[in-house]
Amino acid sequence: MDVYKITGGKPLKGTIKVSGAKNSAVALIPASILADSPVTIEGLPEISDVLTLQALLEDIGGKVDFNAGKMIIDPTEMIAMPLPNGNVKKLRASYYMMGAILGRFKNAVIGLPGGCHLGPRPIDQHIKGFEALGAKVTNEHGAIYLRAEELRGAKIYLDVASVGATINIMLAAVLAKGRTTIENAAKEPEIIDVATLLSNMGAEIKGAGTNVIRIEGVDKLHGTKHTIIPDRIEAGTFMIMAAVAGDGITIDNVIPFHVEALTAKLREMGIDIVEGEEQIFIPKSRNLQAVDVKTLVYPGFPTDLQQPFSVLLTQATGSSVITDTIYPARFKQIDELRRMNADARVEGRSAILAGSTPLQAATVRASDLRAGAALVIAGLIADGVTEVQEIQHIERGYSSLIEKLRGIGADIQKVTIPEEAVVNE
Ligand SMILES: CC(=O)N[C@H]1[C@@H](OP(=O)(O)OP(=O)(O)OC[C@H]2O[C@@H](n3ccc(=O)[nH]c3=O)[C@H](O)[C@@H]2O)O[C@H](CO)[C@@H](O)[C@@H]1O
Ligand SMILES: C=C(OP(=O)(O)O)C(=O)O
Repeated sequence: MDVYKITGGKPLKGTIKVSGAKNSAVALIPASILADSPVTIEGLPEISDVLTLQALLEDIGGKVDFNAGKMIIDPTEMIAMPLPNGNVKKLRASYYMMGAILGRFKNAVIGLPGGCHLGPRPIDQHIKGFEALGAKVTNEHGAIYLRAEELRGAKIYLDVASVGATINIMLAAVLAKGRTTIENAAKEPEIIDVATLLSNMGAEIKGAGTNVIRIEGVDKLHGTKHTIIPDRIEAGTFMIMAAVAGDGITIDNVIPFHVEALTAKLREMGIDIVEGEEQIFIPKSRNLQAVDVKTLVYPGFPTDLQQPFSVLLTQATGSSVITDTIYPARFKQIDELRRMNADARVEGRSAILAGSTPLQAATVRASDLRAGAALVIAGLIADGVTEVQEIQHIERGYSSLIEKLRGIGADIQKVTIPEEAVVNE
C-alpha cells in the first residue's frame, strides 16, 4: 500500500500552482455525452476521479484521448450501456452519468455512486428532477433504472440547494422538449462552468450562478472546446497551508472571488492576504487568533475546506468551534489529529478545537479526501515523520500533490509499505 511520509517543520516558500477544478471536471466530462461531435476540455486535473470518468465514457463506447490535462472526447459512437457497478462506485460524481445518458438516450442504468463517506448523501433531489422531466426511476438491486418515452421541460423546486442535483437536472434538461426551471438551484462556480460548456455546445441556459436557472430545450448539441476553471478548494487548501506553515507563499491560478469566504476568515484570524488578479500571496503568519466557522452553501464557507481549516485552528490562540451544516458528521479528521496531539473533540455537528498545540508526528489514516488534505497539512507542521495512509482518497482530488509541495520546500514522499503495516480504525 502507498503512503505519504512527511517530515514536518521545513520552511515552505515560493509559488504553488492550482490545477483545474475537480468538481467541474467531473461534470464537464459526462456533459460531453450530450454532443454529436467531439468535445475538447483543457486544463483538467490529473486525478483519479478524472481517469475513472474517462473509463466510464469508454465503457459506453466513447473514444477518449487524455494527455497533459487536455481531453478530447468523441461521443458519436456511444450507446446507453448499463453501468451497474465497478468504476461507478469509485467516485461520487458518477451520478452525472445518469443525467447525461438519460438526456441523450432517454434511458440509463447506473449503479449507486461512491465518493467520500461524509454521513448520509442522498440523491432524492436528482431523482425528483428526473421524474419531473418525465422519467420513470426505479432502484433495482443497487442500480438506478431511468426510462423515458421523451423528456419534457418542467418546473423543479429543490428542497436543498444541491450542487449535484442542479447540474444533473441541467444535463437531463438541455435536450428535453420545452422549458425547465430549477428553483432554489445551487450557485457554486462549478455550476456556471458546466453551464458555459453546455451553452457553447448549443444549449440555451440562463441564470446559472443564481438560484433560478432557466433552460430552453434544443434538438441537438455539438462539440466545442472549453477551458476549465481553477479549483477553488485546492486553492483554499494551499491558502490554509500557507497560513499555518508558510514562509511567504504565492498561490497561482486562483480566482480570488471564488475563495472570499475563506479569505475573510483568514483575515479575521489576523492573517495577511494579498490578492492579485489570478494570484494570492500569503506572507509568514504570526499570532493566529481563534475563530468560529460555520459551513454553508456557496458563497458561504465551503464544507470541503472545513477539514483542512481545522488544522489551522489547532495553531491559533484560544478556542474555536467549527459547525458543518452541510455534512454534520464530516469530522473524521479530528480523531487522527488527536493522535498528533491536537486538543480537539466532536460534539454533535461541531468540532471544538483548543489552540495553540504543537503537533507531533504519528501514523494516521485519510478516511476521506479532505481529511487526507488536513492530515498532510498537519504533517507539514508536526515534529517528526508523519505517515499518512489510505492516500487513494487524497489522489481522487489533488493533482500532482507531492511534486507541488516539494516545489515549495516540503519534505514529502510517496512510499510503498507492506499491507500488515496498515493501521486499522
Ligand atoms: C462532485 C461534487 O461536486 N462534490 C461536491 C458536491 O457534492 P454533492 O453534489 O454530492 O453535494 P450536494 O450539494 O448535493 O449536497 C448538499 C446537501 O444536500 C443534501 N442533499 C443533496 C442531494 C439530494 O438529492 N438530497 C439531499 O438531501 C446533502 O446530503 C447535503 O447535506 O457538493 C458538496 C457540497 O458543497 C461538496 O462537499 C462536494 O465536494
Ligand atoms: C466531498 C468531496 O468530493 P466528492 O463529492 O467527490 O466525494 C470533496 O471534493 O471534498
